[in-house]
Amino acid sequence: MTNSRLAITLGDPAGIGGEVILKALAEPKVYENCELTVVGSRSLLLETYTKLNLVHNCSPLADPEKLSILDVDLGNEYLHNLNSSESNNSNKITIGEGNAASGAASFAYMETAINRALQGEFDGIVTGPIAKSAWKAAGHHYPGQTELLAQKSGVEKFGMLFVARSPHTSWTLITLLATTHIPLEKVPQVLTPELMTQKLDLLLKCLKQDFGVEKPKIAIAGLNPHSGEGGQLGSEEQEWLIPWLEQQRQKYPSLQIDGPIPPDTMWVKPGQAWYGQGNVTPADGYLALYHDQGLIPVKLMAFDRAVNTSIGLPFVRTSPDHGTAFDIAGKGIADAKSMKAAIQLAAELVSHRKLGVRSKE
Ligand SMILES: NC(=O)C1=CN([C@@H]2O[C@H](COP(=O)(O)OP(=O)(O)OC[C@H]3O[C@@H](n4cnc5c(N)ncnc54)[C@H](O)[C@@H]3O)[C@@H](O)[C@H]2O)C=CC1
Ligand SMILES: NCC(=O)COP(=O)(O)O
Repeated sequence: MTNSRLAITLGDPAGIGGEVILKALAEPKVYENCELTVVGSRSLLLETYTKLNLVHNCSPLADPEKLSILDVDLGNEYLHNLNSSESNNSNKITIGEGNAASGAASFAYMETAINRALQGEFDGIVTGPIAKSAWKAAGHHYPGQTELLAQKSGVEKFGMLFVARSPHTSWTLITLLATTHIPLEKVPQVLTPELMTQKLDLLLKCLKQDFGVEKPKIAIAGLNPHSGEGGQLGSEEQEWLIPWLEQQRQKYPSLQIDGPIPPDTMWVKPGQAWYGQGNVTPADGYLALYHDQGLIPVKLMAFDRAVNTSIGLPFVRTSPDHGTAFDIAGKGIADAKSMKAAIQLAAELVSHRKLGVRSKE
């Protein structure tokens, strides 16, 4: 592996970002061959370290004094408000409560890391979890970090992909979402043959470039129950999804493209491959049509270790699959496995992009 220069953003300072970062970085093997910079707040990391050590006897934790930390200046007005006894709650960071102050901070950490990655200072960014509602409260209107990363990078074709390596079999579940953070009622309008072509092409490129799979088997879900049951339970499959799939099979004759697979049974084979049951041949990549269709199975199998990656960007981006977990913030009980996996995957992807990846075919 080559040396990877990674930024790790702290995420929402009211959430579990600091805790999972300190837990992950307590294990040197997690960041072998990495030059790491934590982008966020030194004082918050020191506070988290002291509190978790003293109050919760929570170890092992990396000592923030020994980490490379890029302290992001949040501006005088904000600091004044943070320290002022007169400040109202929305101007104060309170552990366990996402608000305008925590949203402004996590947004500033992200902007700093993205700008520096675009300037070539980092090969990749591992992002701590943020709360979209806190960004909104701070006046930043993005559906999530993915869209901010894409906008700042000037890319229009990008995707949200989840990668999880089974601890039982070492098989890797790779799932791309065709649509992400939109209301369920908008999904049928947003899904189009053009969008699906864009997502499939991104998935194929990623499987080749990042995972060395030249001729993948792809599984694509239907939208409706039983994939529409011939039009009886929904029309999208008959109207455009089945014809679009036929076009893709003609465009990529050497690939196996299965679909539309009834969404309820699509996850049976990956489940068996994950747990090592039976002799199944799962797909190399799964394309789910909307957020929960893909993320319910991913999180059922792998909530503790799946990694969210943004594909289509000019640099690597990974993130744990979990959120800010405000309900357990500051309690010392957050599981850092997904953050560890996110750091390790980022280093691996940087290495593949710099040195090339060995083909699996
Ligand atoms: N990558 C990111 O930035 C993500 C951010 N979010 C944001 O997080 C906020 C909270 O979202 P939720 O849906 O509640 O999801 P969540 O993942 O924060 O929490 C769901 C449940 O899982 C538990 N949990 C989460 N991470 C854990 C960990 N590392 N160890 C032990 N338990 C853990 C929580 O305590 C909670 O009970 C939202 O504002 C959402 O937008 C959600 C997912 C990803
Ligand atoms: N459900 C995934 C998620 O919320 C992560 O979104 P993003 O902040 O990485 O765009």
